[in-house]
Amino acid sequence: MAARLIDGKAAAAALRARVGGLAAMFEAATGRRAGLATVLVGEDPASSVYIRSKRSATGEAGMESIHHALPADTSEAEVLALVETLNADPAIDGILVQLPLPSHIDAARVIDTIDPDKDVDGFHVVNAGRLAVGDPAALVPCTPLGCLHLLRAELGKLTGYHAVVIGRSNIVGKPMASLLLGESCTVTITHSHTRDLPEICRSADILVAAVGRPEMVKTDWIKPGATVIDVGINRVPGAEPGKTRLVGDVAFAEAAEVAGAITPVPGGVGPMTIAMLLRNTLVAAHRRAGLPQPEGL
Ligand SMILES: Nc1nc(=O)c2c([nH]1)NC[C@@H]1CN(c3ccc(C(=O)N[C@@H](CCC(=O)O)C(=O)O)cc3)C=[N+]21
Repeated sequence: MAARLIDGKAAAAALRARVGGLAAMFEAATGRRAGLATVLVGEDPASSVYIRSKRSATGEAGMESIHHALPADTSEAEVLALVETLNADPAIDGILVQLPLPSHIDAARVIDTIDPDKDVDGFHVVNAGRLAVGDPAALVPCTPLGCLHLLRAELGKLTGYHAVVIGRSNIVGKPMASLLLGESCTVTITHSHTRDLPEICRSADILVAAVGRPEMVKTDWIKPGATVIDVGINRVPGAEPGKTRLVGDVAFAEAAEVAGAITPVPGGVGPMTIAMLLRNTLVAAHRRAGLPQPEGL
């Protein structure tokens, strides 16, 4: 392997420690802890695991974690009513409604009911708009924010690099492209209808893969020395029957022969997503308390 390994787990631990220190200062200044409310509808096993790790990270960082577990048959109106209650609760700084929601609930409607200034996922249209116009009031989606953090740590200033984003979701691809544009990269967004995808990827100094297709990005898609960020979290059949393993959207071993630096899966972007959720919650708490945003977040 020629590429440097970008250690997202270590970067996430460092960020969480910094958030923890600042959360203690927030508590000293305000007499209360920053609070994150999580809402889970139904019992999807993957969602339950993610919520558990988000909640324990929140507690470890010295913030309050308030969880609402609702049965799978909860009506949309009931979820909306809960969100309204959390919006009005002064002890709640951040609201996270775990996705996906059951199909009888309109996720966009739920997200757009969240107070934009408590929308620590950054999924509300108001935050998408703020990000698109470069308004610093934006709460930015955690996964692309985590990717940007890793890229800055690896490359320093990103000005002038050609960044190719594979995937155009509202949660990762589009906000990732906005962030990279904000860093003065030249940005290409690609997707399932893009022609000559391997060739376009090969022109990338920065390649961000967020398509959800296991090991789609191959060696010959990568410019020698490029920085590769793998957002994919795909569960595929493992070596032993009945077992699964986690792979990214990048064929890691072969890509690492060519790339300059690359994130692994697991241990890359995933842990950064959770660290950024804590970061966003603390930022939201400072704004709501009328305190200046702490340095170094
Ligand atoms: N409202 C909402 N906000 C989210 O941010 C959100 C969501 N819904 N629904 C589900 C996805 C998924 N997601 C992950 C977070 C951390 C890891 C993570 O830490 N992954 C570890 C490994 C985890 C494992 O072993 O399964 C890693 O990559 O190293 C992965 C995925 C947040 N999501």
